[in-house]
Parts: sequence; C-alpha cells; structure tokens
Amino acid sequence: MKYRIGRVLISEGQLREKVKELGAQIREDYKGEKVIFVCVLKGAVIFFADLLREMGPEVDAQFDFLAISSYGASTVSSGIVKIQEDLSTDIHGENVIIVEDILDTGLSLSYISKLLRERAPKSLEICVLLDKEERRTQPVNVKYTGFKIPDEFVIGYGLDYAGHFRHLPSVHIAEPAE
Ligand SMILES: O=P(O)(O)OC[C@H]1O[C@H](OP(=O)(O)OP(=O)(O)O)[C@H](O)[C@@H]1O
Ligand code: HPA
Ligand SMILES: [Mg+2]
Repeated sequence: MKYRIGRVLISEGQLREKVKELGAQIREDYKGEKVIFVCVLKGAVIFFADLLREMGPEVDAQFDFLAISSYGASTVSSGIVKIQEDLSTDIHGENVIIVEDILDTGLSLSYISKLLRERAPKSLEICVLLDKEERRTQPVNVKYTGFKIPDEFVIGYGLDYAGHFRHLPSVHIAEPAE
C-alpha cells in the first residue's frame, strides 16, 4: 500500500460537534417538511448515519442512496463519474438534500446536482462535510459545509484510499508509506 495513516486532521470530538451544528441548521430549515436525504455511496455513509440522527421528529426524513465512483484505487480523480446504483425514489416535487463526505474537484457533485435537477425536485441542496476549496475545477453551490480543509489527501470517517481506512473514527492525512 502506498499510503499509511498519518496525523489526525479532524478529531472524533470535532466531527461530533460539527455534525450536531449542521444537523441543527438543517432541522431548523426543514422543520415540518418532508426531505429525501441522498447519501452518496460509499464515502458519505458514516457522515450520513450520524447527520440523520440529528433530524429528530421535527423533520420527516427519508433516505435514499446513489452510488458513484471516480477515484477508484487512486488519489487522483479519473475525471469520469460513473453512476453505479441510481436512486430508488422518485424525487419529482420533493425537497432533496445531497449528503457528501468531501467536495474536491467538484466533478462528482456537479454531475450529481445536474442529474437530480433534471428530475424536477421542489428544492435541491447539498450538505458536505469537507471542502477542499483549492482543488475546485467545477463550480458547486453548497448550502451546508462542515470544514474547509487544505489540499491533502484525507482518510477516515468514510473516506478511503483504495478502499482502505473508511472505518477510522477521525479524519487523518494519508501519508506516503515510503
Ligand atoms: O469533488 P471530486 O473530485 O469529484 O471528489 C469527491 C468525491 O470523490 C470521492 O468518492 P469516490 O468517487 O472516490 O467514491 P467513494 O465515495 O466510493 O469513495 C468522495 O467520496 C466524493 O464523492
Ligand atoms: O482527500 C480525499 N480522500 C479520499 N477520497 C477523496 N476523494 C476526493 N478527495 C479525497
Ligand atoms: Mg464518494
């Protein structure tokens, strides 16, 4: 393996606090409404599960899943976004929030936003835990952002390097193994 677990960038405690903050904002904005939360597999799964538990009874929250892939076994985007599994819900006329672990080049989220917008939801917003702003090549409009992070490849809390390290409870920098 070319990378190993490096220093902690965002601790479990910081993640917990931020998820609560984002959850409270979304809960406030959508109280009394139905929202379809779209988890972008696989990276967003841990953030999604934690965030959705913050919705409480005030929001009529429903789940759906979208599987895409562009990084594969690399730390560089292939530049091609592939839909591996589409939503199973009709989002026409619904409030939709896309939940993502990281916004890097913006390729994945710009592709997903366009795809879902064509299905005419009532509203469409994005909630992203990490934003690697410097790397953006595609503009993406995000309503809810957790942390702005530097241009480092990160792992843990759902984020992988070649399928490894998603289970780590904190976000770490991936460090070259040599
Ligand atoms: O802004 P971008 O440059 O498009 O990068 C962000 C995307 O890349 C990663 O997913 P990946 O395609 O590696 O699949 P995964 O979620 O299964 O890890 C990450 O989870 C985001 O979905
Ligand atoms: O820094 C990252 N780590 C893991 N997956 C990613 N996908 C885009 N950027 C990253
Ligand atoms: Mg992903």
